[in-house]
Amino acid sequence: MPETTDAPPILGNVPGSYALGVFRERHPALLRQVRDALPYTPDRHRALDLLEDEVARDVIAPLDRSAHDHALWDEGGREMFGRRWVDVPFLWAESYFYRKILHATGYFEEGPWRGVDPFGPVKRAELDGEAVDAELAALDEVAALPAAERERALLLGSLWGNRADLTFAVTRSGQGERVADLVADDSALLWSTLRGREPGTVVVVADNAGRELLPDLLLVDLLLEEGLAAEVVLHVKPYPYFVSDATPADLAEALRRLAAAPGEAGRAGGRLWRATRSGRLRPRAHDFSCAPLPYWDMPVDLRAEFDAASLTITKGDLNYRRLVGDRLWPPSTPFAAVTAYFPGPLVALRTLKSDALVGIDPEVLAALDATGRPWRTSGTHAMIQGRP
Ligand SMILES: O=P(O)(O)OC[C@@]1(O)O[C@H](CO)[C@@H](O)[C@@H]1O
Repeated sequence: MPETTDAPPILGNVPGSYALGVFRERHPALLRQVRDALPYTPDRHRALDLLEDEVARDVIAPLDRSAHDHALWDEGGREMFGRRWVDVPFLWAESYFYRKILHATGYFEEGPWRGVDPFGPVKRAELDGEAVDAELAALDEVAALPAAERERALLLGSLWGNRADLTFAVTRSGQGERVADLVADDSALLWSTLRGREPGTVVVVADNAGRELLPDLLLVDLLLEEGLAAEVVLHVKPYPYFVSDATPADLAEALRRLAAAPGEAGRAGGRLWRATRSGRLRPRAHDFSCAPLPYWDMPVDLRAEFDAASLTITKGDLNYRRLVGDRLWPPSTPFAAVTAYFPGPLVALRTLKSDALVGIDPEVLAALDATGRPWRTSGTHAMIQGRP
């Protein structure tokens, strides 16, 4: 755990805050979307009614006794049950909400809905869309760039891929113009860490499926092709989470989409397919990836894995929130100080979609605040932060 822990956790009960909007607007809209996405049977609709009611009454209830993991959530939720969703840590409350969606839709239960991803239809629509065709075709031009520019383009592709987050689409927020100037840019550290040693294992902790995972895979291909990594371990979520988070099934679909594409994208897809087969690209789906916990609470096996890696790259806003404990640190607190507990070199790629923020130069902060725009939460800005 970081030495300074007096930074308060982010809660949803602050009027006008981003987190409050998530509970009041995004979650009810998401429940409607889930209900309409698949031809759910009456039992599932009744379970969704109950969840909708719980959200509307704004009192957190324990997970149903029939849930296989209810004891685990009972333990973590002991101090949360009976309270308002907005009064408990945002990170815990959101994770619990997604766990409850899986319960309501029967994802873990006996019966026909077992293993059916409630967010599958929206993820599939995105992956099959024309926007993806265009993004994959653009790779032909990227491949023709000089090496340094190609590296930068693929890194930025993966970084900005994080804007394609289907939770944002639920309420059509986060569609603003992207601002090319990065709020922080430790990309030099990423390349020097990889080049400063024998190629080792790079761990990539992925975030969203589809339009984020595809450019992540292209970055992985670059690392393997250029000998910057001997192998890549790619963490995805063991089950559906936060609407568009990538699961093993989404990874398989993304690899199929890439491998079937024409041109450079298809060639990269073929290489990644073979790398998966030979074990140089190793998918992982650890339970901790869906835990409502900061990374400083990681279990020993993950700690050992990150410790042995030549570099860990985390993707996305939620992983960033977990890295900094989803707390309101003074924004100038160095990223290296807050993440000192993390075993091994670390780089976080993230578009800003929540209030968690560290490592910002005070002048940059003042200039951004002076714009009067919601730059911290609208996905218009991005950052690369790391520590050796
Ligand atoms: O990790 P991602 O996909 O970049 O972002 C997920 C995310 O935008 O969704 C939440 C809203 O439900 C935010 O609080 C959160 O950080």
